[in-house]
Amino acid sequence: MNVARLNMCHGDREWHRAAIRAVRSLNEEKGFAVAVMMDTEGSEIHMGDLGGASSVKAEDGEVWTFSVRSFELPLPERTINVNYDGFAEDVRVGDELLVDGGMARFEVIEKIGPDVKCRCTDPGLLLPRANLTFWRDGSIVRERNAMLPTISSKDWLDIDFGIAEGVDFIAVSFVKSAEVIRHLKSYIAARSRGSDMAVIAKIESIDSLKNLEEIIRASDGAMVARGDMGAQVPLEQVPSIQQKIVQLCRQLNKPVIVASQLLESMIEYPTPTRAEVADVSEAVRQRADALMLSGESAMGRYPDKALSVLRSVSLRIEKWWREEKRHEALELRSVSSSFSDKISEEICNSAAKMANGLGVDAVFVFTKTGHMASLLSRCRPDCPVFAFTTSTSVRRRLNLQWGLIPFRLAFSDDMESNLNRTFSLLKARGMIQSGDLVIALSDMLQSIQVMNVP
Ligand SMILES: Nc1ncnc2c1ncn2[C@@H]1O[C@H](COP(=O)(O)OP(=O)(O)OP(=O)(O)O)[C@@H](O)[C@H]1O
Ligand SMILES: CC(=O)C(=O)O
Ligand SMILES: [K+]
Ligand SMILES: [Mg+2]
Repeated sequence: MNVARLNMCHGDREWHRAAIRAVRSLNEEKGFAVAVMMDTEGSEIHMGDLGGASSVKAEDGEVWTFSVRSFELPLPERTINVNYDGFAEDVRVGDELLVDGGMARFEVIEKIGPDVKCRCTDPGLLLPRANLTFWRDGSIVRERNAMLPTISSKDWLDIDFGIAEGVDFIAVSFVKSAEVIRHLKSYIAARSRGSDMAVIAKIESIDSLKNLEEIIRASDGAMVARGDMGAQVPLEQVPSIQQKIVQLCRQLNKPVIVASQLLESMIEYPTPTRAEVADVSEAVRQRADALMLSGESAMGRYPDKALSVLRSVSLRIEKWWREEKRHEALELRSVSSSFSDKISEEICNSAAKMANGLGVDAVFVFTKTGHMASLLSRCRPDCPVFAFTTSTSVRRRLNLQWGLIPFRLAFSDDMESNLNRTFSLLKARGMIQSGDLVIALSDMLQSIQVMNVP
């Protein structure tokens, strides 16, 4: 794994702190650079935690009560707590209530003060803190809840906690506009002097699709959050939206994560369905930077198996892609805002082309800020890319990007000595060998060299 995501919808602060520290100490112990991503809860409407039950079954025709009241434990039978105060006011009799985008379905039959009585029309399993949406005349209702802030007061406290713990990424749920991303970025800059936490926009609502390009430009990356997105737009639109976001992110040089239900059946079973393998392959073929598990690793029975399936399917499809020499002809537009950036960009474009044309064994990139490594990753060259940077936090963030194998190294302006050190480092790890043909790039010298490993 490259990144550990903490979903702030679940668990308390102590639990998350322990998870962050466990990742950090494994990094120290084993020399990994696994990054930590905090994923905000956001102000979406969801159910309570079912009074400790791991799930409850709703049967066809049963009448359940959805309420904003807080109940004493144990919860009364067939009662669900809802986190959004305006719930009873916003819904109308006749509305359809979808749990987790359709895992179960109810119809609103009566409102009694804060209690909303609903009849189950599509039976299913209700999971703790499952997402709720309500629909009227075939479209999703977003009355006052559309006015809820993207970053809630609880999210701000979580973000402060994330800054204090030094997480690498903050993923913002239900982003509606670029403004909220800019706001968070300036907050982080003011709060965490010198640190460079990256902000990822989660694309999972109709509003985020309306302002897509502006949001991605303002962010340091994006996530195709298919779980909630599939509850907001008709499911058959999700694949084309995914492709569009993945391509746009690559054009804008922002890392992109494809998330949710990639291997959903592995929550219960030790092997994936064939359809899931095809879905993973499609995301790899689209050349997304990262694939993300959720329930499979958070509470599934086979978390490590799910991860190795993700890995072996990805490696296989990439190998096939290389063997067939299928370099897709995606015309990349320039992303540089200054002339010196433009030089780096041209160097990376040429280096990737040379790497494929010459069939080199690896590209080495020496980069202080990580920018040159990201420009090279954007070209998706057909060989491993070893990225060397002077800072551990840059190294961890580069771990999210396509094809990069990042290392931390205190390097100098003397390329000869940098190269010799990295050759011995990688030879010792069996990652390269004498005679390999490599290309080396540096953002300090703005150079490009081709050579054989001595
Ligand atoms: N820390 C945790 N402990 C126990 N169960 C968890 C934890 N995190 C997630 N889960 C469970 O994993 C499943 C997936 O979680 P959930 O649906 O909230 O995540 P998601 O769709 O990936 O993200 P989001 O909530 O940001 O939309 C759910 O059944 C949830 O209850
Ligand atoms: C990951 C996430 O938030 C989703 O798929 O909804
Ligand atoms: K979340
Ligand atoms: Mg979501």
